[in-house]
Amino acid sequence: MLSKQQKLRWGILGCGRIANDFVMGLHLVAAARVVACASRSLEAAQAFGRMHDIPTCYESYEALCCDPNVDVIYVGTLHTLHYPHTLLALRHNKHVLVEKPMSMNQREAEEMIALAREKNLFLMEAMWTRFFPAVRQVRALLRDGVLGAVHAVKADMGFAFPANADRIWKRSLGGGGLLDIGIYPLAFVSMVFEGEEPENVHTVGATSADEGVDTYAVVTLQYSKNRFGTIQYSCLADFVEEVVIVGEKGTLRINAPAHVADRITLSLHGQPSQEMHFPHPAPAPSKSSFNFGGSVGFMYEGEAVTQCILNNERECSEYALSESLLLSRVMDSARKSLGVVYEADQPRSSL
Ligand SMILES: NC(=O)C1=CN([C@@H]2O[C@H](COP(=O)(O)OP(=O)(O)OC[C@H]3O[C@@H](n4cnc5c(N)ncnc54)[C@H](OP(=O)(O)O)[C@@H]3O)[C@@H](O)[C@H]2O)C=CC1
Ligand SMILES: O=C1OC[C@@H](O)[C@H](O)[C@H]1O
Repeated sequence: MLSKQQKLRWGILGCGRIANDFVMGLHLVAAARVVACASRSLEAAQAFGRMHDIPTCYESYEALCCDPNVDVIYVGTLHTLHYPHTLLALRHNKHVLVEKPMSMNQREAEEMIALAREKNLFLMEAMWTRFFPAVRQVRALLRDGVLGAVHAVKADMGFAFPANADRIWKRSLGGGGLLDIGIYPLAFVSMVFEGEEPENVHTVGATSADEGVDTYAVVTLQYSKNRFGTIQYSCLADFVEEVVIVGEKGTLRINAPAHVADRITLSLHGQPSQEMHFPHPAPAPSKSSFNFGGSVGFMYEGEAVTQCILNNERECSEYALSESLLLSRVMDSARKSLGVVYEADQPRSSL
C-alpha cells in the first residue's frame, strides 16, 4: 500500500506529442515523480527521457509495465491502442491513467473497467478538462443552484486538422472527430447532467469519402423532463469552442477555448454579467515545449490522480468510470447513426 508521505512514481507508456505535454504538467505536481518512460524504440525513449529528466528508459511497453519502481502508468498512445496497453499495465498490477477516449467502444471500456476492479487498481480516462479550476467552479455553482433548473447545454469543438494528421483521418488509427474531439463537448454535457443516462440520442453528420471516418456531426441528447444537450464538432473548421448552460435563472458560460478554460461568465436575469478568471499557472522550467495550447493544465489532472492513488482510491469521484462508460455508449450510438465502424467493433477473441 502506498503512503501519503511518499511520491507517486509515474511511468509513461508511449513517448508521443501528448505524453510530452502531460509530463511537463506533471512536473508541477509536488507529490508526483516521473521515474520511467517507454517507446517502441530505445532511441526515442532515451530522447524523451533526456528531454524530461526521466531516469529509466525502456524500448518496450512491456518492460515498463514490469518495472517494480513504477506505481502508475500513463497510456499516451493512439486511440486503437488504449485498450491493449491499459490491459497490459493492469495485468502487471499498475494503476492506469489512459488518454481519451478510454477505448474504441463500450465493449472495450467494460473489459478495462472489469479488470481494474478485479485487480483492485485505479483506472481513469484522462478527461483532463474536468479538473481545471474554472470547470470545478462551474460544478460548484451548479450544485449551489445558481441557475435553478437547467434546461439545455450547448457545447462545440472544431479544428481544421491538416491533411497529414494521420490519427484523425485514418480509420485504422481510430480516426474521426467524435472519439478525438467530440468527446469533450459530450463530457461537458454529461458533467452538467451529472452522468445521467440520456433517454434519446440523435445524430446527424458527415463522413470522409475515402476512409469513412466522421468529419462533422451534431449530437442531441434528450434527458428526462425535456432537458437537452447538443454538441457539435468538426475536423474541417475551427469552432469557437464554448459551453453554454441555460437554466431558469440565467446562463453560465465556459468561455472559449472550453477544454482548457480559464474564464467563465455568469449572466443572471436582470443582473450584469459576472466574469470569473482562473489564470493558468506558469510552466515548470523544461528543455521541451508544449505541443498543444493550455497543456500546463495537465497539472490539475495529474494532481487529482496522484492524490486519489496516494489515498488508495480506485477511481476518481470527479470523473467516475461510470461516466466514461456512459460516454462510450453514447459514442457507439452516434457512430452507428453515422455509419462509422472500426476494426475494434468486429467480434474478436479477447487479448
Ligand atoms: N488531452 C489532450 O489535450 C490531448 C489528448 N490526446 C490523446 O493522446 C493520444 C495520443 O495522441 P498524440 O500524442 O497526438 O499522438 P502521437 O501521434 O504523438 O502518437 C502517440 C504515440 O503512440 C505510440 N504508438 C504506439 N504504437 C503505434 C503505432 N503503431 N503507430 C503510431 N504510434 C504508435 C507512439 O509512441 P512511441 O513511438 O513512443 O512508442 C506515439 O508516439 C490520443 O489518444 C489522443 O486522443 C492528443 C492530443 C491532445
Ligand atoms: O484532445 C485533443 O485536444 C486537442 C486536439 O488538437 C487534439 O486533436 C485532441 O486529441
